[in-house]
Amino acid sequence: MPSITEDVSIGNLGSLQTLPDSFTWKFTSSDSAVEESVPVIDLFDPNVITLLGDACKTWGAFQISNHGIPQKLIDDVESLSKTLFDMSSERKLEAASSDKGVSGYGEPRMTPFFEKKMWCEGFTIADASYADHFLTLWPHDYTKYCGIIEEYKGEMEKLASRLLSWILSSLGVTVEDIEWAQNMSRGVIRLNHYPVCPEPERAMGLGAHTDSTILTILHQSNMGGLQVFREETGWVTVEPVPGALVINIGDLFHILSNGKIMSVVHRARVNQTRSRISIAYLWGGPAGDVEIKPISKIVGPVEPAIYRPVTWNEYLRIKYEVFEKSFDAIRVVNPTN
Ligand SMILES: O=C(O)CCC(=O)C(=O)O
Ligand SMILES: [Fe+2]
Repeated sequence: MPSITEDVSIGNLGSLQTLPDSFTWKFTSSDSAVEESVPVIDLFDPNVITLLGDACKTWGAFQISNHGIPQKLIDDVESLSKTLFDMSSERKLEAASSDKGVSGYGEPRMTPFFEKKMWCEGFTIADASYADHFLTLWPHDYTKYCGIIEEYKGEMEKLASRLLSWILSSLGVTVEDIEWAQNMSRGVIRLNHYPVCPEPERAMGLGAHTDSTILTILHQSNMGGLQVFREETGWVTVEPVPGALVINIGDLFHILSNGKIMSVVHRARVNQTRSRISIAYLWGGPAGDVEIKPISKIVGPVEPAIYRPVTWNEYLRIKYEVFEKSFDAIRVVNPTN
């Protein structure tokens, strides 16, 4: 069979019978997942603050139960995503984002950082222009679908703020200690779809990365695929727990905490028999011209700041230049106070 190297449309990945060369990754033994699991934290637990703080320090990722998000709402966003990704490639491309950073359909934003392509298509909901795309995709049902998205954003925002307060409290500070917290920008939703793949052991759904904002609330359908990296252990699969949501700590939270909590390196693997949907809500950051730095109350003579102040736009620019080396780019060489 001739190998398919060109002309692969991400909207059609699920129909391919062979893995195109441009999608073939090289893996080594250190890529195998080990038998461990991230903590599952019940938000009703009386020790919730300590449990969250410990999970952030050791993993940078955990699952939460009793989070208060109605299951019906999660199911609605999941079925909206299924309807979208089930459409023909041509139809989906009518809703393509004009620029990688804004709303619309397309391949993962970090595609340029990897040699090989990722087995993933997605739809980003970043600004109000997503509604125009919804109108193109669903001329009759678009009001209903926009309503579901707006409700989901509202619920996610409340949950993310609660988690932020609790985790800050585990560090001995409060939201008021972040100067710009009152002007937090809205979160971004990323709907991800990983179609069935003819050779999952040689393909990658989403390459290893950290999320840039404060934290991400992730719903993965009942299909596993998410893996997180832990220095001492290696890759660990985050097995779906019914009703639980996954939390990934992002770069900005790591910087604010002066390196006390981890931003977790994670990736998504794919599957030969079932496609997978995930819904990521990436939350928390200031306006682009605001300076970000470790929280003043955390640093002092005993614990000097390990990162220099940079504007949020500058950090994002650095991240999109050097990717996984962004912390090194803002690290203070000889921290003193
Ligand atoms: O699909 C997943 O499990 C991971 C998604 C993710 O990491 C992202 O959208 O940033
Ligand atoms: Fe991510």
